[in-house]
Amino acid sequence: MLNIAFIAHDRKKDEMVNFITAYEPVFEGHKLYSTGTTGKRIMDNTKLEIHRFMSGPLGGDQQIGAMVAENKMDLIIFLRDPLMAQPHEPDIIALLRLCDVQGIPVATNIATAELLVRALDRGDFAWRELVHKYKPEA
Ligand SMILES: O=C(CO)COP(=O)(O)O
Repeated sequence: MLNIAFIAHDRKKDEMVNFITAYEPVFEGHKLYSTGTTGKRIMDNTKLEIHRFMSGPLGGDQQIGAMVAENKMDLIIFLRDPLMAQPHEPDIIALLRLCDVQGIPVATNIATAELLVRALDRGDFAWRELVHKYKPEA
């Protein structure tokens, strides 16, 4: 079981819901997280249970980032809006930086999201189970 996070900016939320709906069986059985509004939209449209953090502008990206910092998040689908300024841009950059620090697979557009979910379905994320198992003591 992996920890997977979904985040979508407002104009990408329909795309996110369509994506999750298409791959719902692949995400079942994993522990799912999201920012506040994204998670609500997904849960309203699927049977998936999602732990919702705060909305992005109120700190949700940072809360997911805290899990990344501890190497607890295994995959992030973050559909960003490249054409709209976000008030919490520093939080977004911080989250992506932490993903690079820990080497966490993160998709920021639907094409990469498709590739990663297919990899997940194929078992290509088994190495993340090992990370959880052999995490050194802090
Ligand atoms: O702003 C976001 C990510 O940066 C998303 O937050 P919401 O899911 O609450 O809309």
